[in-house]
Order: sequence, then C-alpha cells, then structure tokens
Amino acid sequence: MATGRTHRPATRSRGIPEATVARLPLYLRALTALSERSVPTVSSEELAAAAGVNSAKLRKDFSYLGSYGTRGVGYDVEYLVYQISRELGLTQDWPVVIVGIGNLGAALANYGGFASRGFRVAALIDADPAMAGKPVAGIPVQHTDDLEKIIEDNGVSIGVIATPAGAAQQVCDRLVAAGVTSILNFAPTVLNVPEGVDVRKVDLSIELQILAFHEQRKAGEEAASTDGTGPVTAVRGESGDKGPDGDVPAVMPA
Ligand SMILES: NC(=O)c1ccc[n+]([C@@H]2O[C@H](COP(=O)([O-])OP(=O)(O)OC[C@H]3O[C@@H](n4cnc5c(N)ncnc54)[C@H](O)[C@@H]3O)[C@@H](O)[C@H]2O)c1
Repeated sequence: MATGRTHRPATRSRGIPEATVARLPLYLRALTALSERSVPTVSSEELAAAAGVNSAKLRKDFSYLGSYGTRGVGYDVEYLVYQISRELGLTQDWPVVIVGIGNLGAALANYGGFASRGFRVAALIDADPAMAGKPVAGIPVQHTDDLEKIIEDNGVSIGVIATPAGAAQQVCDRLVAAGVTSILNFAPTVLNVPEGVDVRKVDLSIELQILAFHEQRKAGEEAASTDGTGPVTAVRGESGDKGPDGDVPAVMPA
C-alpha cells in the first residue's frame, strides 16, 4: 500500500527495477547469515528459500547485478555480499538522525542493527526541552532548535521521523530544507516531499491488519470445511509469491 510519495522512477538509473532493489536487502540478510557460517557458495534455490523469494525471480534479480553464478557450483557468497552491499550503497558510512526520542525513537536509537549495516546514528533530536542533554543509547539528545545545524555539521542525508503524526510534516519540511534527501517515516501520516526526496514508511499496525485479514479468512475457510460448505484453499505463506512486485519487505514506499 503506497501511503505517501516517492519521486523515483520504477527503474533506477542503472536499470535495476525498484522491486529488485526492495529484495536486495532480503538476499543480503540471508547471505550474511551464510557468510557468518563460513559457507563459501550457495545455489539459487537454497538462497531463494533462505530469503523467502522465488528462485527464478532471484536469478533475474541477480542478472541485473551482472551476477549469474556458476553452473553446478552456485554463487560465491562473499562476492555476492560485496556486490549487493555496493549496489545498496552500504560500503560507505551513512550518518542518520532520529527525530522524536520517545518510546519508539529511543528503541530505534538502542537498536544495534543499524550500525552493523553501515547506518551510524549521528544525532538524536527532540522538541522536549527537558530531554536536551540526556543520553539515550549513549548519545545526548539535542533540541529541535538546532536541527539545521546538526544536519549540516554531521553531513546527514537520511532522517528518521518518530514524532507524533501531527508534528511529522513540519519535521519533514525542516529536515528537507536542511539537506536531508531520504526519510524513514514511522509516524502514521502521509508526508509530502519535493522532487528528489525519497520517503519510506513503516507501519506495523498495517502489517497486523493484513495478518488479521488472513486470520479471518483462515477461520472462515476452516468453518466452511468442517460444515462441508466449501473447499479449503491454501492461504499464501510468507515465502509465497506476492504478486507482480514480488517479495518485498514490510517497509513501504511512502
Ligand atoms: N510505524 C510503526 O510501526 C509505529 C510503531 C509505534 C509507534 N509509531 C508512531 O511513532 C511515533 C512515536 O511514537 P512513540 O510511542 O515513541 O511516542 P512518544 O510520545 O513516546 O514520543 C514522541 C516524541 O516525539 C517528540 N516530539 C513531539 N513533537 C516533536 C517535534 N515537533 N520535533 C521533535 N520531536 C517531537 C516528543 O517530545 C516525544 O519525545 C508516533 O507517531 C506513533 O504513532 C509507529
């Protein structure tokens, strides 16, 4: 469900479709796990299963990277980790700011997974003067008055918004005016951004609503099968084909 706007074309500059880009982190996660177990090569079927993606789609995705694997051997795990990391821009350090250091912002600041993937939390910003100077995850919270200077001083291009919905657009406008060109929005609202700014939206409650829909359908099918009024049809699992755009993660284009 697209709930905001992104101004990127469906195909990126080097001819890699957005749906492929959205699957690259899934491959990378699976490959990193293999690399940690010192597995040297992997077949497309094994990797597809580990990433929860259809193997034909995986081979097509890797062809955009110029990676075709070796017949009978598969793909070189380390080289693919490097290739995908490079394609995603993860071979460089990305300073990130988090705005809104409440329950969610603090949890995000404390999450170690960003740093290990090249996203360094450069600053934490909140509008509450009582929070200024207080450390969260070892980083002192700074006041929103200094937002523009913080962005400039840290060369930040990625901002995370974890404020209440009512404040999110104004925070977004200030981030963009200060030079931020990519925003990860957790606030339940649609953000309007100018051309050239990417917004991704994460909404766990929408994911839960989709699961609730499937639960309701499963319960209906079970009732129909026990009273003999209808056939039992399979409910799509996590690794199933999710349509033309494919197996995309829970984060949505805004
Ligand atoms: N996307 C998801 O899955 C998901 C999950 C949980 C919460 N949320 C959303 O994340 C947001 C934060 O939730 P929370 O539970 O952490 O709320 P919270 O009330 O604990 O924290 C919000 C923080 O934002 C700060 N703030 C308010 N206005 C601000 C502004 N203009 N600039 C900077 N900081 C400002 C507040 O001082 C507070 O510290 C909410 O919009 C909530 O709906 C989203």
